[in-house]
Amino acid sequence: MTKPIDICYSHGFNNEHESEALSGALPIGQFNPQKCAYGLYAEQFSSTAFTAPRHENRRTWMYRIRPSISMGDYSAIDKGLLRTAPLSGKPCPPNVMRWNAQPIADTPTDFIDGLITVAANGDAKTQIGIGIHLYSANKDMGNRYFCNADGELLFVPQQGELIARTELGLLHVKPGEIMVIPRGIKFQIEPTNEPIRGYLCENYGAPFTLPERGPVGANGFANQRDFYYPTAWFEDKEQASGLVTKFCGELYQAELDHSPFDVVAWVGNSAPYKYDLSRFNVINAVSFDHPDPSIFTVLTSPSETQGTANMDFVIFPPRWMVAENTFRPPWYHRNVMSEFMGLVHGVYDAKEKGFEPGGMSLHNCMTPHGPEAEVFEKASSAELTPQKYENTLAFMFESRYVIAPTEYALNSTTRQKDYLGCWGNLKKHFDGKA
Ligand SMILES: O=C(O)Cc1cc(O)ccc1O
Ligand SMILES: [Fe+2]
Repeated sequence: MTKPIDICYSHGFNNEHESEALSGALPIGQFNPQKCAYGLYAEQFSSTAFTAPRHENRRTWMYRIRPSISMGDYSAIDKGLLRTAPLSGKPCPPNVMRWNAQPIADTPTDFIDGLITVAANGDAKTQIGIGIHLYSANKDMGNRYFCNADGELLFVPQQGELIARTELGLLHVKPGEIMVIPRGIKFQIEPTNEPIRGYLCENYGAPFTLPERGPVGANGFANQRDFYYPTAWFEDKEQASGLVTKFCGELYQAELDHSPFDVVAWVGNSAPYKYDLSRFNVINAVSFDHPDPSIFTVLTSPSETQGTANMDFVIFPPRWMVAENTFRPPWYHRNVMSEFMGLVHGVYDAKEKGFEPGGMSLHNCMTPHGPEAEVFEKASSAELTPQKYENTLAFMFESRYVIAPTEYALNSTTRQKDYLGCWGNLKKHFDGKA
């Protein structure tokens, strides 16, 4: 494990970032000159179709010591507890479900071996839907590199700081921040000084983008300038290594005789990035009523139906609650969208007991849910002075497709058998009088 190091970032969501670790490595005014400087190879990395509209188009040009195809052939390896949609196995029940935190392994476990899939929807082969995993690791990946052809990866760290070493540079990420690694980027995850644990959303669909702001205007929510991208960093290392690739739900390994982190310069808008969730400019009701949680959307992966996301990443950060004559916690509801929730730290306002940091809950399409009984009683008679919700950070992966738990999650000892009980004491208050 290494100590955090000084890392240089460039800023701005979806900007055409450019960076060179050796001066003059980046071609000027063109992308693939007949001969690149330093004897580098040019390689285009396309994250959207060549013909995607300009505002959606994502691609990056890399200038590297060897092109990515300088590799051995793939052979299948064991995928452990990794699963991919469509899931086989038991039908998906409509029950409300909740789980305690998954303990971090006590035997030496790297990022790849520590991955556990808890839910998925859609179909990775048709690039629809998401996979939801828990990650944990207590050691670095040595000479193993990872690359996911099935989807983009959104990391939500819950415990421990990590260094992501990627083809396009280094990122240092800690709980309270998120990181996104585009589909197909080669990377390693390294705990800095303690075991790490967190949630991982594998987005099989369109790359994450920022939601529209509508009448809110030109500022607010997540601002582009707060997204941090790595700068070019490379190693010229001849060594026997393995590139582990997730493809169509299986894991394959190819032998390499060099480090794949050999990109000396790059330019483009498809690259890993990180974002500090405390930079999210929260917009909330200042008159009355509890707004829809879409006001807390950090990133969205749109589907082909406008306004109906493949996946929205929504947070419940510290904020002032000032709404008058209002039941302030989330209302009771049934939603066509399916809701998977996790907690980075603190207490979530709808569930004061039983939803623990590192835990998770699933309220699927049309499954009724809302505040537990005690929260309802308290909030119905609370004095409505301005109140600050502090030291809290919950989040939701919300998807238009039903989120099916894996067999592992359904049968896990961390699953709470009595979750429904938190609503068991909801009393009848109706007395026929206005
Ligand atoms: O179910 C939940 O706790 C998430 C949620 C929060 C909220 O403020 C409104 C709707 C909603 O689904
Ligand atoms: Fe909900």
